[in-house]
Amino acid sequence: MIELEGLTKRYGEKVAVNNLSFTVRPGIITGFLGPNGAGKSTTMRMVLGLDRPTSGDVRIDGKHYDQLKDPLTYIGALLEAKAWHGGRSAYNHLLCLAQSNGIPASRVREVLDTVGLTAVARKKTKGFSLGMGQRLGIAGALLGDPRMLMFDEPVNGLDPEGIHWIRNLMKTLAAQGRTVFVSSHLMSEMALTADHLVVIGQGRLLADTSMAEFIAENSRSYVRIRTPQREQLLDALQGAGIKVAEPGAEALEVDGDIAQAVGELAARHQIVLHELSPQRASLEEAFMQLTAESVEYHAHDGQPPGAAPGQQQPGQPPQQPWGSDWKRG
Ligand SMILES: Nc1ncnc2c1ncn2[C@@H]1O[C@H](COP(=O)(O)OP(=O)(O)OP(=O)(O)O)[C@@H](O)[C@H]1O
Repeated sequence: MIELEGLTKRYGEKVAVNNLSFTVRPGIITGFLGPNGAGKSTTMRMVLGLDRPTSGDVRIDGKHYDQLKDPLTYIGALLEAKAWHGGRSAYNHLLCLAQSNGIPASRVREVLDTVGLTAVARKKTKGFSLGMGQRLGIAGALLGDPRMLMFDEPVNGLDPEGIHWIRNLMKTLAAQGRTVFVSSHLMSEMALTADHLVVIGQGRLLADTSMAEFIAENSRSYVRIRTPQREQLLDALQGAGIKVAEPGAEALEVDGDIAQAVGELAARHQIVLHELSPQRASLEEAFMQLTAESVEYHAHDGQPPGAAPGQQQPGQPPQQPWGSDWKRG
């Protein structure tokens, strides 16, 4: 287990991590989610003893990182891609790591094989692509066959095949009973990978919940309806005891997976429908609402210089602010 208790890190005036307490458990993938600058990397660095907490504590199986004997056999980490000497081959990079950590040299070939780098093992790493670099970083994390693994944004910059491979690798590692702690700023990525979710914003804990609970609470299903006979449909729906929301002048929304019932009701009342579409609120939207207050870097409004907000330029469609989703809630 990785246990954080009241973990805080300040850089001068800046509080990067603010009184974080949570536990990362074995046998599952714990997703560590937060917008850019939320404090994920700083937290991970403190787990590894690379940054000293201003206050609070973080322990790995009850010990501080520097108290672990042969730490790579306890916890393996991918923090920064390409954190190695570019003049060395992938094999030599891993061999140095193995030799300085009491790990048998035979393990180097095994991990190169696991990450699919055997064919380029003797090539200098400075020519490696981002994806190859991530794979080499992961090979380093796996070298000590550790029970805990920590990956900071491992899918960043990877192609779909690489993303698929990392997801499956993390699932396999968790299924072997290992502790897998992975950060991301993308809810959609976490929804596909994580069993448990820890969400932070501006260094503070915003949620510590199972993925299943988060999905159940936040992925509301509803039906969107458009009709030229709005008042008649409102009466019919209310008469049938169906609550209606009116999010705008155009559309109506009713809660639940009841498109069929609404269609039949409209047909009975001879009401014309222009749209009857089942919808599901996205998890990304739920995440953005949860973190809206703590997003550090808002997009600007996207107005051309000199244009007043909402002002339409001649011959141009109306302007939509870019960052509006992020500011909602
Ligand atoms: N060495 C440092 N000195 C000063 N400020 C720092 C330092 N390291 C991080 N910070 C600040 O602490 C905050 C948290 O940064 P951190 O890199 O941990 O966030 P993050 O969640 O990993 O973000 P991202 O997803 O963008 O990588 C940011 O505001 C960052 O600018």
